[in-house]
Amino acid sequence: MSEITSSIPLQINPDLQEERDKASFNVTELTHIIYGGIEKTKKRKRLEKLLFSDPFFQEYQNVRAFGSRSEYYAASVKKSTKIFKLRRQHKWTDEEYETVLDICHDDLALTLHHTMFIPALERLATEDQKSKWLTLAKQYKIIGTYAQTELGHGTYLQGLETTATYDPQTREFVMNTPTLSAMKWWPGSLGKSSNHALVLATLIISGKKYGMHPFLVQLRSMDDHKVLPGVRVGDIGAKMGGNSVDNGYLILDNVRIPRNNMLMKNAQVSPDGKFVTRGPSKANYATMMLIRVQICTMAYQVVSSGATIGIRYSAVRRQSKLDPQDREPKILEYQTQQYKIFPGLAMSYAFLFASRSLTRKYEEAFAEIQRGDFKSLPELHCLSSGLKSFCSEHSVRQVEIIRQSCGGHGYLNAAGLGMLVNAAAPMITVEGENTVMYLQLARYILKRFAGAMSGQQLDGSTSYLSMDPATYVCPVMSETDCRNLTALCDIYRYRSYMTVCRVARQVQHDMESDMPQHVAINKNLVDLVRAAKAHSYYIVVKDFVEGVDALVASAPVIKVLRTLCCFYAAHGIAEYSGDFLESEAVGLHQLKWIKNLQVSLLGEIRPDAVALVDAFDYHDITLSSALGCYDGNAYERLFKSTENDPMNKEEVHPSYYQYLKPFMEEMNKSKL
Ligand SMILES: CCCCCCCCCCCCCC(=O)SCCNC(=O)CCNC(=O)[C@H](O)C(C)(C)COP(=O)(O)OP(=O)(O)OC[C@H]1O[C@@H](n2cnc3c(N)ncnc32)[C@H](O)[C@@H]1OP(=O)(O)O
Ligand SMILES: Cc1cc2nc3c(=O)[nH]c(=O)nc-3n(C[C@H](O)[C@H](O)[C@H](O)COP(=O)(O)OP(=O)(O)OC[C@H]3O[C@@H](n4cnc5c(N)ncnc54)[C@H](O)[C@@H]3O)c2cc1C
Repeated sequence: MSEITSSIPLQINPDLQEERDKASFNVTELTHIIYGGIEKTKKRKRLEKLLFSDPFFQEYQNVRAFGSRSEYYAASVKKSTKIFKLRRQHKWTDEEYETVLDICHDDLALTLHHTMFIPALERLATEDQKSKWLTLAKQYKIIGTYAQTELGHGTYLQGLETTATYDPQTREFVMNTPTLSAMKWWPGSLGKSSNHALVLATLIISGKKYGMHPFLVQLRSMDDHKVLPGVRVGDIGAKMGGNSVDNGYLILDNVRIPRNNMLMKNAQVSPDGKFVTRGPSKANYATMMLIRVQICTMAYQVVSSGATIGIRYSAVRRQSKLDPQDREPKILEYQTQQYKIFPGLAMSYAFLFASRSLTRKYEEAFAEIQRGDFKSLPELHCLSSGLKSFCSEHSVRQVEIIRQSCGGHGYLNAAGLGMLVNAAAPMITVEGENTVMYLQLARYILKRFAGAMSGQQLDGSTSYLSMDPATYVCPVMSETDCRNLTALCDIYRYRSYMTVCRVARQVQHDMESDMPQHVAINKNLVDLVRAAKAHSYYIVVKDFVEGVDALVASAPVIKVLRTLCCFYAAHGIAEYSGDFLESEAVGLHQLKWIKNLQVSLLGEIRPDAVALVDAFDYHDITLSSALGCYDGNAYERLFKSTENDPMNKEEVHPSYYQYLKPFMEEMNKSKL
C-alpha cells in the first residue's frame, strides 16, 4: 500500500504505446492535413507552448473544477485579459488569435466581445463608425456584447419588444425596455463584464415601426465600471455549463444615445428622421450567420475531443474477460465499445471536412456580399442553418454516448466529458434553436423543390432536387459495392430527395384541400424537419467523400480516411434504416450488406483508433481530462486530481464538528 503515490509516471502507458506502434499511417502527416499544413501546425505548437508555459493555465483547470462560480468567473476574466495582452504583445494576426482560442477550448468570460461584438461591428457599422468603435473594441478600450435575445423572445426576432425611438429634436434614440418580457436576457459577458452592448431593438420613427436594428449603448462608466443611470444589468444565474461566462439581463429605462450610435451600414436614419435602407431586409442578421458557421467547427472540436478521451481511455482500461485463458482485455477490444466510440471518431472527420467546406462557402459569399452582391445569401442562410443544427445535435449526442462508454470514471469531472457535454449543449440552442433552424432550411428546400418541379435548373446544395427519381437504381448491387463511397453518397442523396418530395407533396395536398397555409405547414412540421435532417446528412456525407477524394496525401492516410468515411456513411444508413427503407433508397438486401459492412469496419478501424485521435493533436491542458491524457496514465491522474479537491484539504471536515459529531453524541446517548 505504501507504494501508492499520486505521482505521474514519466513513461507512456505501455498499453497506449502498443496502440501507437501499430498505426498503419503517419500521424504527423494527418495532423498537418487537419490543421492545414506543416507551417500552421508548427505555429499552433509554438502558440501552445507560449500559453501553457505560464503556470496560470494549469491553475485555471483547478479553479474550473473546484472553484465557486464567482472564482471561476474571476479566473476566466483573468484568462481573457491575459490572452488579450499576449495578443498585443506578440502582435498576433486574427488567424493566430483564433488558433489561441481553439487551443483554450473553453468559454472565456469575455468571449462575446471577440465572437460577436467585434464581428457585428465589422458587419453592421459604416466605415466611419468602424474607424471609431471597431478600433476601440479591437484595442479593448471598450468591452462589448451582443444583446438581442429577450426574456420573452429569442427565436422570433419580429417579436422583440425593446424599442429605439428616434427623437429628431435632440437627434437621439431613446432606448427603452417597455415590459418584463422585453428585458434582454441571455447575452454572454453582459452581466458583469461588458461596458457596452450592441442592443438589437425595434426602430420607431414618428410612431412607425421599421424592424430590428443594432444600437450601441454604453452600460457602465469607463472610470469605475459602475452602471450608468437608466441602466439595470446583472447576471442571470448559474447554468448547466459554461459558468465562466456572465450571461446577463439588461433593462433600459429611456436611455438616450446619439443618432450615430445606430449602426447604419444596412439602414440609416437621417438627422431629420428619414429612414433609408440598403441591401436585403435580413442584412442585419449577418452576425448570426457567421456564428452558425463557426458552431459547425465547434461541433468538430467537441466531438473530436470526446473521441480522443474515449479512445485513449478505452485503450488503457482493462475489464472482464474475453478469452478465459488470457488477461483482462482492453475495453477497446469489445465490439460494443467500438460501436459506442467509433461513430464519434468518424463523425469528427466528417465534421472536419463539412465545416471546412461550409467555411469556404461562407468566405466566398461574404466577399460577394461585401461587394454588394447578395445573391448567395439565401443559399448560405439555409446551408448554415441546417449544418449548424445537424453538427451540434449529433456532436452533443455522441459525446454523451462516449461519456457513458467510460463507465463510472466518465461521470467524474476529472474525466472532462461531463463538462464537455454541458459546455457544448447550448450549441443546440444558441444562434437559432435547432428545430427552428431546420425549419428555415426546410422552407428553402420546399421552394427549391417547387422550382425544380416547374422546370427550373437548380444550382448549389439543392441542385439534386431536379433529378428524375425514376432513373434511380440503388447503386449497391453486391456486398463489395457497399465500400463504394460514391454509391453510399448517392443513397443519401436519393433518400433526401424522397423525404423532401414526400413532405412537399403532402403540404401541397393539404393546401389544395383548402387548409390555410399555416395549418398545412404546422400539420407537417415533423416531416419538414425530417427532410431538413435528411438533406443535411447528405451534405455532410458528400463533403466528407469529396474532401477525402480531393486529398493529396500518402496512400495509408487516404486508406484510413476512406475507411472512416465508409463507416460514417454505413453507420448512418444502419441507424436510420427505417428512413432509408421507406424512401426505397435501399432494399432489404442492401441494408443487410451495409449493416454487415458497418460491423466489419469496426475491426478495420480498431488498430488505428488511437493514432486517429492522436492526429487531432490536442494538448493535455486543452483536453483537461485525466482519462484522455496523452501518456495514458489515467489512474495516476485520477488519483492526482483528488489532491486539489478542497474536500480533501482537512483530514476532518468542519461539517463533522458542526453536525456529525453532535449527532453521533446524541445517538450514542439515546436509549432507543
Ligand atoms: C466547448 C464548446 C463550446 C460551445 C459553446 C457554445 C456557446 C457559444 C456562444 C454563442 C453565443 C450565442 C449568441 C446568440 O445566441 S445571439 C442570438 C441568436 N439568435 C438567433 O439566432 C435568433 C434566431 N431567429 C432568427 O434568426 C429569425 O427570427 C428566423 C430565421 C427564425 C426567422 O426570421 P424572420 O422572422 O425575420 O423571418 P421569416 O421566417 O419571416 O423569414 C423571412 C425570410 O428571411 C430569410 N432569412 C432569415 N434569416 C436569414 C438570414 N440570416 N440570412 C438571410 N436570410 C434570412 C428566410 O429564409 C426567409 O426568406 P424567404 O423564404 O422569405 O425568401
Ligand atoms: C448559453 C447561451 C448563450 C446565449 N448567448 C446569447 C447572446 O450572447 N446573445 C443573445 O442575444 N442571445 C443569447 N442566447 C439566447 C439564444 O440565442 C436563444 O436562447 C435561442 O435563439 C433560442 O431562442 P429561445 O430561447 O427563445 O427558444 P424558444 O424559441 O423559446 O424555443 C423553445 C421551443 O419552442 C420551439 N419553437 C419556437 N419557435 C418555433 C417555431 N417557429 N416552429 C417550431 N418550433 C418552435 C423550439 O423548437 C423549442 O423547442 C444564449 C442562449 C444560451 C443558452
